[in-house]
Amino acid sequence: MSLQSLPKTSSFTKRLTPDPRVPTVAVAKDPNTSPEVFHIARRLTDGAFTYCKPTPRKEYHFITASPAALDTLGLDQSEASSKEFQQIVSGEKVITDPFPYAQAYAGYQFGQFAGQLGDGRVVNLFEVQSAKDGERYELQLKGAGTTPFSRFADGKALFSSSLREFVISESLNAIGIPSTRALAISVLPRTYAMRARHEKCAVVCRMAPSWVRIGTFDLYKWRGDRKGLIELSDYVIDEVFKNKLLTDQQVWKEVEKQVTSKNIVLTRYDKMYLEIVARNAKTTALWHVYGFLNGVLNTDNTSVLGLSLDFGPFAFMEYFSPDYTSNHEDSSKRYSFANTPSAIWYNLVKLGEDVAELIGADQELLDAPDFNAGIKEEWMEQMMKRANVIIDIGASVYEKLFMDDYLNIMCKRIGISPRSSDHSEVLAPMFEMLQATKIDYNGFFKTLQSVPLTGEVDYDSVAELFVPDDFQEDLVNDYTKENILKELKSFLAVFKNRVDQEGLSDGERLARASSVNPLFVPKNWMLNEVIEYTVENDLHPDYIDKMIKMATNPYDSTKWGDELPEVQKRWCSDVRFGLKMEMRSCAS
Ligand SMILES: Nc1ncnc2c1ncn2[C@@H]1O[C@H](COP(=O)(O)OP(=O)(O)OP(=O)(O)O)[C@@H](O)[C@H]1O
Repeated sequence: MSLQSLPKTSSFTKRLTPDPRVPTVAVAKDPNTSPEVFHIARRLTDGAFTYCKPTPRKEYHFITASPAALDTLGLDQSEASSKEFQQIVSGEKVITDPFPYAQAYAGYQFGQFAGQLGDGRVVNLFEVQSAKDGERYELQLKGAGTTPFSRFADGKALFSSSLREFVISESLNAIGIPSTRALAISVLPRTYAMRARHEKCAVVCRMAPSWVRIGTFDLYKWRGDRKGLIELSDYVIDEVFKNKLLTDQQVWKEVEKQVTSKNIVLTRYDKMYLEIVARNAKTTALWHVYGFLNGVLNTDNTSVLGLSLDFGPFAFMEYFSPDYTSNHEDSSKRYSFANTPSAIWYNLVKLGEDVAELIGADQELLDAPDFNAGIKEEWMEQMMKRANVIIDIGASVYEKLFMDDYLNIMCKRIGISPRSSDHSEVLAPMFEMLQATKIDYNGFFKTLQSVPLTGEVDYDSVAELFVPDDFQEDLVNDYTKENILKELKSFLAVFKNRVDQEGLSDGERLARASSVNPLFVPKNWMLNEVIEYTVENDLHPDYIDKMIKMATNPYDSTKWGDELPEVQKRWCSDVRFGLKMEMRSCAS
């Protein structure tokens, strides 16, 4: 099975209205249509996308593909060596049937409405149906040149940021955190962009079942385009959610209870809104469990599928620090670790406002023959009231799902079965200890799952297991080995008590915890190492390939291969303390 044999017209372009400047594929292909129309910045007066092509570059250099992403599409691993594959995923070969396009969207950035944004450096290629599981993926190239949505920018993506996105997309997905995926990365050896300095550019071929964001809804609301809003919502319900509510049944039982008490019968638009809320609540809980920060949680980076999306200044926390923001430009700490759940809820409220005219209507009103013509004055009050009730139900769904998933998965990470009292009795002291000791966040769980706690425990020696022999004291910060061991021992006593209450053996704890504790997560310092090595070694992919193997098999080190053992050891050393946490700029 080759990638070349898979292209299908995207359901997005089939169902949604195109830019009136390029209304059909025939116009896009017409030799009399100036190629400039694919790149000239403009505001779309109507429609959700515009046909457009990647910008041709002087040279393309395919680096590597993700074996896991190839597998997801049901492609053979050998496909990555085929010339056609390499040319398609880099943008060198452009298939025009179906014709590529760029999506329009808007967005609230740092709480301010930013107007029309859109795929300013992304060109969508086509849709493919996985030969493995039948799931549809829309393939797109990030860094593919200017589009009508580039505004004042250059349509380029740096190699360094592209590599970060390539690795983290695949890492999150493998850990079990919903994410957009990355199929391949290619360098553009003779294309440079100016950011903090002159840097080489690259293209990442990304894939996702849908790239619709809350920002897509923001665009229609801003335009006051009611017809478009209905068209987009119907598309999301029919094609993205395929008329199924995919989040667990538990949610819908909870929602049922609430709507019955409020005398509301849910419409398809209410369910769409609540499904988007539920999915984002679950993903946010996972980010919190694994210490992941996106860094720029604007509405244009919030997927309707709850996928982690757009990887700029992201980070896995080195150590637990709720105040930490990975975004250098986030001076108000709006997108700090602690503020992540409220940032996503803010975006979901914006979505509720965007679709207020739909969730404000009950079924009778939706069915009224004059509903599509516009909202009548006499409907207003009732509709506003209903929309607010649905958003309120969304708030309780969001809170419940976030809290439930957070407790369940966090307890699993430490090998116990969840009880609501664990929040205050086990997790609170654990996080206090993690914050005070600055122990490596992911590494702590890996060590904890294996320490002996059955029967009589020698706390001194167990605590030592968390501290490396070459531990360096930092007296300036009152950061001594003695302090750390004291904090660890006091938590371990609390934890041992809880483990004994449940009568858990070491083996039972390990079996439960090891299924959710990744043995490897790519931290910023490791990604920096891969970028540096690759640039200094003529784009040799061995560091990237090693990291991708580790990142896509986070629970199974037998699949990491024998290559670069020293590098692997360094990236897995899990008993580091107080590593400086990087803050990165959004410019990428
Ligand atoms: N170098 C660039 N050239 C053109 N447009 C850009 C560039 N960088 C960012 N943009 C646009 O600015 C807006 C916000 O950028 P942001 O970094 O959130 O998105 P992105 O990383 O380009 O894309 P995505 O969200 O799809 O990952 C988007 O409309 C994006 O397309």
